Amino acid sequence: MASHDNDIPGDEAPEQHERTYSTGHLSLDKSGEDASGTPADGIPTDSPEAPPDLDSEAAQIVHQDRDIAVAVGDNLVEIRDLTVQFGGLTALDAVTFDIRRGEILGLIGPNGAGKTTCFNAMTGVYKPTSGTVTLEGKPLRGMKKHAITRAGFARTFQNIRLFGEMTALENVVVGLDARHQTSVLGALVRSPRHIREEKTSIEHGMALLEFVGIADKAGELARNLPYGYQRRLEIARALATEPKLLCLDEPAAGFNPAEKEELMALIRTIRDDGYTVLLIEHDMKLVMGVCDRIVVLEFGKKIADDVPKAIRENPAVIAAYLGVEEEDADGAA
Ligand SMILES: Nc1ncnc2c1ncn2[C@@H]1O[C@H](COP(=O)(O)OP(=O)(O)OP(=O)(O)O)[C@@H](O)[C@H]1O
Repeated sequence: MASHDNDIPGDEAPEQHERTYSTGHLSLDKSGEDASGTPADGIPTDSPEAPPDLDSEAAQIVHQDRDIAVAVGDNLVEIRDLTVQFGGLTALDAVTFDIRRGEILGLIGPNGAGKTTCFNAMTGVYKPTSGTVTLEGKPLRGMKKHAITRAGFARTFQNIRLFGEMTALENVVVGLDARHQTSVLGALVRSPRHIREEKTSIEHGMALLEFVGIADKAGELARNLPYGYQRRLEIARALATEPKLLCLDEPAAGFNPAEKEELMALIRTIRDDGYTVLLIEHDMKLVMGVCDRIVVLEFGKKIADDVPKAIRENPAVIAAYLGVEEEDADGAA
């Protein structure tokens, strides 16, 4: 049996972020400067240390309409007494937690704990037996999947779901199309508005691919992309819907340690750009390293809800992970 220390690895407490507001790329105006004329990242643009502004340019295009200058820290999503039963099995048992605006919240627990069921109940895949999910105070109960996406939830899946016969760029543009205003007739006759939106979509889509680091493969068929690129493409497509909450279901599955590091950096960038992220992940090192807060499920019930350092020392969490295969806990699987 694994020791407690090995059960929940990761020596470093993750960087705790000031929840008042983090200045991400997307808070820059076109000039990339704040009102005082200082770049928002504090590094003068003429400094030799000034980073290339490719990301911020991409982010500007991607999120030109999104106002992210909002207070960070209030509740974006409230989950109250959420219960899902399958016949006699209670997969999720009166689970209550909040997702705060601008945080990365981890949802963890041993196999079968109810993590994916919780995701599915939140995103309209499953109808909860009871309980509520509200987004900015509005209940989502009874809404269909696409309506929940429109309301602001986007997700990726454990098993990648892309349009394999479409290019990477087309896969992202599909997500953007959901936001378009043109009618079918407008598209058929290629109305000026449709052409304008199409052009914007391509710019937007390219910026998103740039943002997740795969713009060089924009023209490749999704099915031909390397696995890591497919995972990033799924994230880009989810971001295309302009989500208020981005739900990532085991995004590091199948990644080697170097790819996991890169993924952690990407998730942090996404958070720093004003998104809120809900992350299901088996790899405890990744979870501990990237999350601001963690909710732990066991047998469908919430057993802990705290910052990573406290979670790592929580006796109930340690007990829940006893017996977990060491490679699973270490994230080396
Ligand atoms: N559609 C379903 N029908 C019946 N039982 C289900 C269904 N989906 C999940 N379950 C059961 O609900 C429980 C919780 O499963 P769930 O997939 O949510 O756990 P999980 O924490 O995501 O596990 P894993 O880490 O293995 O993905 C399990 O006992 C599972 O067998």
